[in-house]
Amino acid sequence: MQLNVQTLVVMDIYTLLLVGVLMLHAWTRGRREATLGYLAAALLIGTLGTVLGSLRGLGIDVVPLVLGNVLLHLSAALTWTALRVFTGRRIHWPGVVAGMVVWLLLCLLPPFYESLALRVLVGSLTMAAYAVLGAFELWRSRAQLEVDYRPALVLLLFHGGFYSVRAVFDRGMPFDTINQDNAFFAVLVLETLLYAIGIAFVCLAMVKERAELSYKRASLRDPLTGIGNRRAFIDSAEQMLVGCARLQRPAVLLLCDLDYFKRLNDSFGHAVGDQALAAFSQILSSRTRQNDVCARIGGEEFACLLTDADHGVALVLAERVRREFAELPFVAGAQLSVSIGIADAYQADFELTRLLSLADQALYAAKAAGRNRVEVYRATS
Ligand SMILES: Nc1nc2c(ncn2[C@@H]2O[C@H](COP(=O)(O)OP(=O)(O)OP(=O)(O)O)[C@@H](O)[C@H]2O)c(=O)[nH]1
Repeated sequence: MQLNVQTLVVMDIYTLLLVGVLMLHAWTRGRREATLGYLAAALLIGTLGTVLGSLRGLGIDVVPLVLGNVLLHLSAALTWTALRVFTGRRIHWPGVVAGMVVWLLLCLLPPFYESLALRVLVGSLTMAAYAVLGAFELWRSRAQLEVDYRPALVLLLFHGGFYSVRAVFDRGMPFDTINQDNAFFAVLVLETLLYAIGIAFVCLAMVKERAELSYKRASLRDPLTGIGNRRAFIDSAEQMLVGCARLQRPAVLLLCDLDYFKRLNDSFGHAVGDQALAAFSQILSSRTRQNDVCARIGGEEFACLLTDADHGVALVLAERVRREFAELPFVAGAQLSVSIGIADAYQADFELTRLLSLADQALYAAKAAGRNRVEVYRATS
């Protein structure tokens, strides 16, 4: 198979331009995710660098050799920057300009400017370094990324490896041979083309995956208190009860309802009511373990499912929460209190709807007995 260099270069320019414009579109249409913005810039600058680089042999060698390569170095640095900002790090400006500055300074030295082999060596090593730096950014943040970063990592390492091999084995293609077929140069153009498409695609996929994750999280969180909402509670509690039933582990439900909340709102305003909700959620979260499922399941109603706990443990915890909330220093004149109902999962055969109903009966009993108290469900309550 014969790969024609000129055809490949034209394909390279068109594809880079197309992918760059699509990336720009994705950046402007979405939430202006910086990763996509830097990638779009990298692709479009890479397109321009390739156009200038293709002007070899026209007697204006300074343009492809100096300017074309400077733009290609900037393009590689911006790809690294895109990955850096994706992992939450700030832009490293000295690193971004380092490749370009080194290239420009070296071009001022005649032995470098006139040596094709030296230029290929330095250019390839710089490209490889930026690709490996991009891979390094992903690798060192892998624990926090929460998205599949491995395709990008493989792509970057392959690209870095390819350019490292080129630095060692390729001695370059003289300017006056651009019209001749050159196997290594053809493979180089092809690899660069596939890398640009690949990195754009995998970065877009990573950004999309992360956005979906954050929408999903937001849909399960109560914005006022920061804890889970009713939907999150039902999802997690159902799963937890299935697990507890299978392993015969005890579980117990606390249903909490703030007392006379309408009166608090009417007397002190909605903002104070909101503060009371946030304060209660804070007490509940700080008194329970990480594995317990606590959520705001209604206006002033909270639920907390404790595992590996019986109603004795739950009673102690509920009393503590009730007391802390009642003793909370709050707006002068505002009396805060909460009523809590407790039910054991054994009594509900580990079935969530039934468990909620039993805890609700205990809560009703606490309200009926004067509020600001804890009641445990008993068959007769
Ligand atoms: N500030 C604030 N109030 C809310 C929110 N959600 C619901 N509420 C209010 O909570 C109040 C609940 O009132 P009720 O159901 O009558 O209960 P209550 O006044 O606490 O009476 P008891 O439960 O019987 O002690 C209503 O006035 C709702 O408007 C919220 O997000 N913020």
